[in-house]
Amino acid sequence: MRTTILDIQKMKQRGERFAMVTAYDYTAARLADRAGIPLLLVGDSLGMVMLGHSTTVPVTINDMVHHAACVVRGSAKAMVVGDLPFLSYANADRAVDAAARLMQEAGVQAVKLEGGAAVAPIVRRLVDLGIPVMGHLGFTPQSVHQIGLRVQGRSVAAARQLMADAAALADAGAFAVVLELVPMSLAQAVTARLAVPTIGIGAGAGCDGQVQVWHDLLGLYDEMQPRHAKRYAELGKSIEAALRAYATEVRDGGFPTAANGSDMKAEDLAAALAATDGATT
Ligand SMILES: Nc1nc(=O)c2c([nH]1)NC[C@@H]1CN(c3ccc(C(=O)N[C@@H](CCC(=O)O)C(=O)O)cc3)CN21
Ligand SMILES: CC(C)C(=O)C(=O)O
Ligand SMILES: [Mg+2]
Repeated sequence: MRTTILDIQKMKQRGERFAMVTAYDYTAARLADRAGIPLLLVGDSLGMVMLGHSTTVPVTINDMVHHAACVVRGSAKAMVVGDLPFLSYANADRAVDAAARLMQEAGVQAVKLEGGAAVAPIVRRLVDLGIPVMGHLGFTPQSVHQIGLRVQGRSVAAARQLMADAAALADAGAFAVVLELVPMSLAQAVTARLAVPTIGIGAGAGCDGQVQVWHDLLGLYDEMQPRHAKRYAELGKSIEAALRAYATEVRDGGFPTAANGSDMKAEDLAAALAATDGATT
């Protein structure tokens, strides 16, 4: 049985912190599931770390369905949440179509969308149809061209707005809310006042859970080292060293060896060669 929205609600009530990590493919999902991570996010950050775009704006619902299906196939215990990409929830009907694809074609258990009170009616519509919805406030990367890349909600007005947005999402039925690049004390205050769990990224330890991008945690993304991330491994360096060793051994003749292949009987090869070498070509 996968993690349910009830499970994470209980974790909030008991004060148990929980981890979420992004995953974009089958092998990664298997590793995260085996590590006991209860929540996997097929983030539209895949546009940057998997597809090489400079923002999440170009990501399509087809991209999301393709990757989400792989993550669902690779996991058994985690709840898989899929991001609704930019403009796929521009109105409620589009949101239903996009969520339907993620839930029915890819098999995710929940969707996430960015925005506050303005998207609450869309959240309500999805929730009324039986779709678990996660909110996402603070720095909302799909609006990067509008808001820039920075901590959100520092002013009195912006902090009030964030509180109101979080409440609007919870009232609309969102089962959890991501707080991205929100001042730590504000994130803590929102977490204390909100009935549903908050999941922080760059929002401090006062949130109920934390979410991080796979590549940032594992040292696989060298285009930026976001302040909100901690590297638990340097896989990029390990991979590069392994690939160098492989190429060196191929050049030197150290790889492959007899152990890496199978062979046939010498007499059978001789018979085959006698036939072909003897034939006039
Ligand atoms: N690899 C990766 N990690 C992420 O966390 C991430 C993505 N990609 N793509 C989608 C969004 C974009 N995100 C980002 C991208 C950049 C910064 C950044 O440049 N942060 C500044 C600090 C900004 C501030 O504190 O005001 C930094 O210096 O790290 C933050 C979040 C978060 N998400
Ligand atoms: C950074 C997280 C919250 C996200 O939305 C993503 O990976 O797309
Ligand atoms: Mg996202």
